[in-house]
Amino acid sequence: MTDSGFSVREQRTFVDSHAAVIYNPHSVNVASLRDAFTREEKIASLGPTIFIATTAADDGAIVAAREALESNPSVIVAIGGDGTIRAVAETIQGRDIPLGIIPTGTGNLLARTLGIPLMDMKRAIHVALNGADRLIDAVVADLGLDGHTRRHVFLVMAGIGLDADMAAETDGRLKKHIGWLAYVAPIAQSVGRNRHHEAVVVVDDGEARPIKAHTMIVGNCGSLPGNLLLLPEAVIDDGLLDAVILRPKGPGGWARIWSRLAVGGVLHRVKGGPQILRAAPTFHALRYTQARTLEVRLHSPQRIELDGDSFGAVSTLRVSIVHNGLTVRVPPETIF
Ligand SMILES: Nc1ncnc2c1ncn2[C@@H]1O[C@H](COP(=O)(O)OP(=O)(O)OP(=O)(O)O)[C@@H](O)[C@H]1O
Repeated sequence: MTDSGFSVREQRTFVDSHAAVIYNPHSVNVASLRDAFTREEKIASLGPTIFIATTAADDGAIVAAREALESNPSVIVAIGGDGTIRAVAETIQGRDIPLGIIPTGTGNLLARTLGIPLMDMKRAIHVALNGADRLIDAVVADLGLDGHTRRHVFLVMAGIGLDADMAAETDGRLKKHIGWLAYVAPIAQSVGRNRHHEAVVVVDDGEARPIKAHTMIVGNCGSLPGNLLLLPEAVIDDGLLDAVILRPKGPGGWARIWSRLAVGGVLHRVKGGPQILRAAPTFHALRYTQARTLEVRLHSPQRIELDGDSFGAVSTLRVSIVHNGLTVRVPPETIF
């Protein structure tokens, strides 16, 4: 112990600890960002925040997250959309450093699920530096093509079909101007084509089952923009993956799917709603399952998306849950 009453380790932690912030210099006002962090780092008794800008390169957020880790911060804060948050989470997952999230993307599905303030950067920064730590599940995805496997981590959802078409075909510039409405045209095209993909699916290392579906999605967060509920049973820290297949035969099937997702979005918010939804009759075009691991072997390579970003084509996909695999900073009132 020293005269001040701190052990040497505690004192060093007190002096050295700081936040490292990963940000896109073109999408934030850097001066007001620095001001807001200076205020919040004092409240949190942290040293000066380190700011690391991303680049336009595909791995820009990953390179920035690695640099952030090297500074040994007490919290890493990612500013961006679900894609940026995913890349940072992939880099820091398993490192026991909390992730603060400042949502500035289009869907911000992870931030919505966690109750992190949207459209209010000051409050989100306050939560990132002075909020509570919460453990959530991460998902490891092995993407296979031509005998090669790429390993990634995601937090929201991964999909083949509708959402992969959406991620690959949405015009990024249009998205910056009109938000999630930019998804409408790619969705309409994918629905209009209504191409179904054949695959073999293995749930929790069980029996291999053939399926044919337009869309296969597996995830940890169930809500979509526009108040749609895609995965009604998804809970971000239950140690389970939630998967859905969409296999409508035509426009009537799609209409039924959209209305179920819309009704789900409404019922999810009202008392007793989830029970009503669970009791609703199931139908062939929309089927759900839960698992800890899931393997998909496609008859032909298909595009895939992870947390809204396109990851090219895959012929195999294996996903497994890492229960409590990531610590995130959330508003205290969302967990206490
Ligand atoms: N310094 C930079 N210059 C130019 N582009 C950048 C820079 N840093 C990041 N980007 C680009 O910004 C995009 C990430 O921005 P953002 O976090 O808003 O989007 P996102 O995570 O894809 O979210 P959403 O899909 O919800 O809009 C990536 O396409 C990335 O290449």
